Amino acid sequence: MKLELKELRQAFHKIPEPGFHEFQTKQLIEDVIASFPQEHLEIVHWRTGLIVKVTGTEPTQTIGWRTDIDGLPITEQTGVPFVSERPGFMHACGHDVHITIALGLLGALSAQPAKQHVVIYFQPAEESPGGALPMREWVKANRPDLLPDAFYALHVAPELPVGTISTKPGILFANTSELYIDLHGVEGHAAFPHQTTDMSVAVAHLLIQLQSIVSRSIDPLEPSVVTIGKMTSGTVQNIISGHARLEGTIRTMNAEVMTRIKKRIEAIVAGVEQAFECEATIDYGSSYHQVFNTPELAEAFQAFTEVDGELDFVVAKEAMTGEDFGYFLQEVPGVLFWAGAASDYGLHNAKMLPNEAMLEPIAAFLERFFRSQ
Ligand SMILES: CC(=O)N[C@@H](CCC[C@H](N)C(=O)O)C(=O)O
Repeated sequence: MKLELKELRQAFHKIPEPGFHEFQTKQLIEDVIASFPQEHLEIVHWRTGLIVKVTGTEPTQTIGWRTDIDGLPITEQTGVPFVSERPGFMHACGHDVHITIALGLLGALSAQPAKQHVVIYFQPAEESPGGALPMREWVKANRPDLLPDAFYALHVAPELPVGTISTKPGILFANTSELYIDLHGVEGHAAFPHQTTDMSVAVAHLLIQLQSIVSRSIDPLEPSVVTIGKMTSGTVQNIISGHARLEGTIRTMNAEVMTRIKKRIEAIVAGVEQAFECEATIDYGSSYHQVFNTPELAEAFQAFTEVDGELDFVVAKEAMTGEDFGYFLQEVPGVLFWAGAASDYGLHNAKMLPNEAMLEPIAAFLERFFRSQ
C-alpha cells in the first residue's frame, strides 16, 4: 500500500501535543504501523514513544533513525485547512513532518527490509523536558540490542529550499539549559508603594541586567545566547506585584561558557535580591548536550548525498538551536542534518509552514541511504 505522506502529515499537524503527553500522536503512529507488513517488525513501547525494529536480511550492524514527536505551546496562525485542533498548541518546529518522513521510511523497509537491522525511534518530548536522555538510558538498561551502531536524524530547515540537505562534521547545535527565575516580594495597594516590594520593577531590572552577560562577561569569540522568552508579573492594574517570573534558555557552544553564564546569572540575581528586597529562586530545568556529528559519518553522508545526486548538499554552519538527539550522539556515532522546508516563517513561529513537497524526496532519499548501509 502506498502511504500518502501529505495526508499523513496533515493528520499529525492537527494533533500537536506537549512532551510526554503525545497520546493521540502515538496512537496514530501505531495505527499507521499496523497497516504495514508485520513479519519483519518488532514494536517496543517506551512511555509516549516507541521503537520499531525492522530485521535486516544480512545484518552486520543496526542503523538507527530518530524522529521527535511533540508539539509546542504556540497558537497557530497559518490559516491552513488542517490547522491545529488543539488550541494553544502547534507543530511549529516541524515534528509532524519528521514523524511522517520516519513513517515513510518505515513503510518502505517493512515491505522490503534493508540488509542491516534498522531501528526507528519515535521519541517524545524533544522540546521539553527532553525525552532522548531517559529513552537512551532505558534502552541501555532494558534492550541494549536496540541501541544502534550508527544513528541518524533530521530537522526541517525553513530557510533552505525543498530538495536540500545540509550538515557538517563536528558540532552542529549548541549546549542548552532552560532557565526559570522566580522573584518573591511583598504585594500591596497601588497607592502605597512604600509598604510593598514591587516585583515588576525588580524583574524589569533583572531582565536588562541578564542581557549584559553575553555582551560584557563572555569572550566575543565564544558563541552564546541568553534568551528570556516569557516574563510575567502581578495580577491586576492597581495591585503592586508580589511575584514575578522569567522563563528562558541559555545556549553555548562550549560547556565552560555555560558554567560561566550560570555563575553570572546567580550573581546578578543575588544583587537584585539585595537591591529590591526580595527572595529569588533559580531553576535550570532541563539541559541538552550539544549535537556533535561524528566526522567520518558526516563525511560519508555528504559523499552519499552527492553520489546519489537527487538532492542538493549544502555545508551547514553551526546553529544555536538545541536538540536532545545530542544525548544519543554522545554515546552512539551518527549525524543530524537539516532538510530544506522552504517556509516563509522560521521555527517556533505561529506561521511556520513547511512545504509538503519536501516529504516524498526526503523519505525516498532516506530509503536509498538506509539500503546503502
Ligand atoms: C530544534 C529546536 O528548536 N529545539 C529546541 C530545544 C529546546 C531545548 C530546551 N527546552 C531549551 O529551551 O533550552 C530549541 O529551542 O532549540
